[in-house]
Amino acid sequence: MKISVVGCGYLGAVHAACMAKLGHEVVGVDVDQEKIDALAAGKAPFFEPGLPELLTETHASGRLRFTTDMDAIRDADVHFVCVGTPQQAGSFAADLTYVDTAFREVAARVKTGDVVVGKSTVPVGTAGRLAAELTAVVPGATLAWNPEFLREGFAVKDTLHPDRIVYGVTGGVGDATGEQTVTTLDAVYAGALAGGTPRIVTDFATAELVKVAANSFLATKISFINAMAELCEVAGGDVTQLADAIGHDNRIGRRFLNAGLGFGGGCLPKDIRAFMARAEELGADQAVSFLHEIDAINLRRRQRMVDLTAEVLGDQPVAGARVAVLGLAFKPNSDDTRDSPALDVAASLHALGARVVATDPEAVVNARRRVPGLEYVRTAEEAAAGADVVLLLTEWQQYRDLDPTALAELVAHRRILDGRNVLDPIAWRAAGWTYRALGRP
Ligand SMILES: NC(=O)C1=CN([C@@H]2O[C@H](COP(=O)(O)OP(=O)(O)OC[C@H]3O[C@@H](n4cnc5c(N)ncnc54)[C@H](O)[C@@H]3O)[C@@H](O)[C@H]2O)C=CC1
Ligand SMILES: O=C(O)[C@H]1O[C@H](OP(=O)(O)OP(=O)(O)OC[C@H]2O[C@@H](n3ccc(=O)[nH]c3=O)[C@H](O)[C@@H]2O)[C@H](O)[C@@H](O)[C@@H]1O
Repeated sequence: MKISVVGCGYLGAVHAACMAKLGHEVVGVDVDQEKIDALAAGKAPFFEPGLPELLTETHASGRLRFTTDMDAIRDADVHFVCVGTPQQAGSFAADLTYVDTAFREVAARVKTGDVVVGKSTVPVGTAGRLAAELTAVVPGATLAWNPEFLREGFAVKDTLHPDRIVYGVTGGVGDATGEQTVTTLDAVYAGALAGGTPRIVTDFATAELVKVAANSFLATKISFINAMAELCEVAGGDVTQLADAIGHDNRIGRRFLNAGLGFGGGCLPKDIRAFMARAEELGADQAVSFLHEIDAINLRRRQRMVDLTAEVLGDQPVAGARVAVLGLAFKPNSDDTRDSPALDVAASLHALGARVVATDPEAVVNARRRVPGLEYVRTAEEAAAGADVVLLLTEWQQYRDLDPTALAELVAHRRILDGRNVLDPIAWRAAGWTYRALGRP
């Protein structure tokens, strides 16, 4: 099939490459010339494991190209819209400017029979509005909503082998136009569906809600365990053991029960806020009012880490203290620093006058762009040299594997704060370190 992908960021670039991998002829379009130059040269414009290899392979196949020329989508029959939906400045609501612009640009170029597929995460009700706008321009074109559930760091695997595929179609199940759209999307995803991936066909509103409900649930699970961490801290319990113990219950499950600095990134935080804003518009704010608490618990973890830093410094003031920060990305295996808890903590300590020396295997360039004032270095060892306290804030494998004895030789004071509960307290204490964590004695 001939496919276009509009918006080639963390989602769209991976989607385009994976569609080519599934055998389709794909053109990716973005307004960002730098990104397109990289992609057109077969290079990933951001860090995502497996993407460089996939780009090389699909480029060689001749089935994948990238351009800033929107007219290139005219050859395609299915058009995926993958542009950003960030949080609006000064409000919880989603900024739909990019989505609206992209859909207008696409509608001006599609033909009868084409299917336009929304993938961006949007407030419920958006798809219905966009479908009406599309058919007003091209009555024979149809819209589908196909939310995406990939995780950064596992984006290629999640796209090729998703847990489920959801189609929101006009009129929902049984509608004739909707059925045609389902046939088209089944052909698009034939490669993934052949592996037995469950596929849910539904109406627009449900498809949009599935996405934000899933992210809200994940955020809730993380904040739940972080609330337990707060209690463990005052009562002297160990939240990692608590998570293991409750996680053995299959109804609960251990995944997404890792307590620590909490959730960040370009999705979970802004998606729960946009959900609250949309629910309020719909007069249903009570239904998701618990999300305010989820957000508040999450943000408290960052402040707690700042306070804990001051606590372990003891008589030494934060201002002027040398703080080593290991990890700046919002999670390991990503270079993404959007709403990163790690970068937030580093920036707060810097604002308090600490001399923050920070490092990350992949996220330094993005971090420097957001917080230029920190001192950035290449390695954990460079960051730790002369440190009064070391903060592990993003649990990259190389930081988990650090040797406490070797690191002890470099620092001014042996104080380690484990913001992700991934180090072995016994080993660190045995090497003479003061070990502190969030929710763990
Ligand atoms: N990053 C992720 O892991 C996932 C993201 N999503 C959702 O997907 C959407 C995109 O997210 P990301 O890829 O992370 O954002 P991003 O910011 O990395 O990428 C968006 C891209 O769209 C481009 N763009 C903006 N306006 C355009 C236009 N008119 N024409 C062509 N390109 C345009 C931008 O230049 C940018 O490259 C968001 O709604 C997000 O919530 C959903 C699932 C996973
Ligand atoms: O809508 C999206 O964009 C995506 O958002 C998340 O994916 P992602 O943001 O890539 O990363 P996650 O693995 O979900 O982690 C999010 C944050 O939660 C934190 N986290 C995760 C798990 C955990 O147990 N504890 C915890 O604090 C991570 O450190 C990270 O900061 C969802 O997992 C994806 O399904 C969804 O498609």
